[in-house]
Parts: sequence; structure tokens; C-alpha cells
Amino acid sequence: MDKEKIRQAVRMLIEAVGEDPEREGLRETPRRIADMYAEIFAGIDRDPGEELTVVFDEHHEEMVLVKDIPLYSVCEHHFLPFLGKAHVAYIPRGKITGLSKLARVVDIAARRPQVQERLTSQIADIIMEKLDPYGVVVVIEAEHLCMSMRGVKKPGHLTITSAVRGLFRRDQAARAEAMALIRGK
Ligand SMILES: Nc1nc2c(ncn2[C@@H]2O[C@H](COP(=O)(O)OP(=O)(O)OP(=O)(O)O)[C@@H](O)[C@H]2O)c(=O)[nH]1
Ligand SMILES: [Zn+2]
Repeated sequence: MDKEKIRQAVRMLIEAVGEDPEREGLRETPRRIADMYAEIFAGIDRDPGEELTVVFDEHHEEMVLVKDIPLYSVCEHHFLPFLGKAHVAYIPRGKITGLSKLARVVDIAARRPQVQERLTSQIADIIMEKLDPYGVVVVIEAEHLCMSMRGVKKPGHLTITSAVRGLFRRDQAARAEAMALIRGK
């Protein structure tokens, strides 16, 4: 990531909105934002699938669900955060992965300019590709600050997206079980 370029651009932004980039509180802001972008966009050059290397052979061919994974991403239209929760369910086909690795896949895929639909599909597709499970369900529920603090101004709304792969597409009962567990509090 070109932090120097970000610093220059942010300085221009500060001037363009009519603020003084030399004002004490703003003087370090270009540097802070460059460091922040390096962190929140750290997934741009990374393959989320690289986290799915820890795989154990295990004949648990029943559903595994990691729910309420905290999610922070950035909407690519406005560069404002969208935040909420991700839920990831899969049915292993002889191969399971570390539970934390599922949350890491979510993190890497989220740390890039995103739309919620693509983020949801990417997570599901990566798990299908790397673990070759019977099926995957990913549900994301998020509030988009571009819809809350500006524009249509609807704070508190939730956008819910799902990506359903493999057996969950065909098997209504399995899909209903996954959705019920995800919804259950
Ligand atoms: N489908 C989808 N839309 C998103 C997401 N994040 C933001 N948006 C929408 O992207 C759209 C961009 O619309 P534009 O009309 O180009 O932008 P805008 O003039 O700022 O629109 P408003 O937000 O309606 O003021 C808006 O409707 C946003 O709500 C997302 O993750 N998925
Ligand atoms: Zn937006």
C-alpha cells in the first residue's frame, strides 16, 4: 500500500473540505488515515483461503456452525463502514478446519472495499473450494453507515444476505436447520 500517496490525498481532502491541514488536531491526520487504511484494507492483496490450511481429517459429517462472528467492512461506494455479524455453517466431508480459521476467512474477505453480497459469496465459495464440504451457508447481517449517517438516513436498519452452496441448496431440511440455528438466540 502506498502510504505516502494516501497521506498526500488526505491532505488534499482536508483542504478541499475547507479545513486547515496545519491545524494541530489535523496535522497528523493524513498519517493516521494512511496507517488506518493499511489496517482496514489489509485483505486487498490476500487470499482468504490461505487461512484454511489447518485441516484435520475427521469423520464428523454433521453441521458445524460458527455464529455471531463480529464483522467490520467498508462499503466500496462511499468508503464508510458496514458492520454487524457473520454466521458460517458447513457440513464437512471428512475434512474439518480450526474454528478460528473460519473467522479469519471472514476477516480477510472483509478487509477490502466491499459490497455485502460479494463478501457473503466470497466467504462461501472459498470454504467450498478449500474444504470441499457437502455444503456451506453464510449469512451476514450488517448496518451500512452510508445508509445511517447520510443519504437515506435509516439508522438501525439491517441488511441480511445469505450464500447457500452444495447440499444446503438441495436439502430443504438441512437449510432450515442451519437457518434456525443462525436465527436462534
Ligand atoms: N447492493 C449493495 N448496495 C450497497 C452496499 N453498500 C452500499 N450500497 C448502496 O450503493 C448505492 C450507491 O448508489 P448511488 O446512487 O451511486 O450513490 P448515492 O448517490 O450516494 O446514493 P444514496 O446512498 O442513495 O444517497 C446506494 O444505494 C447504497 O445504499 C452493499 O453492500 N450492497
Ligand atoms: Zn455505501
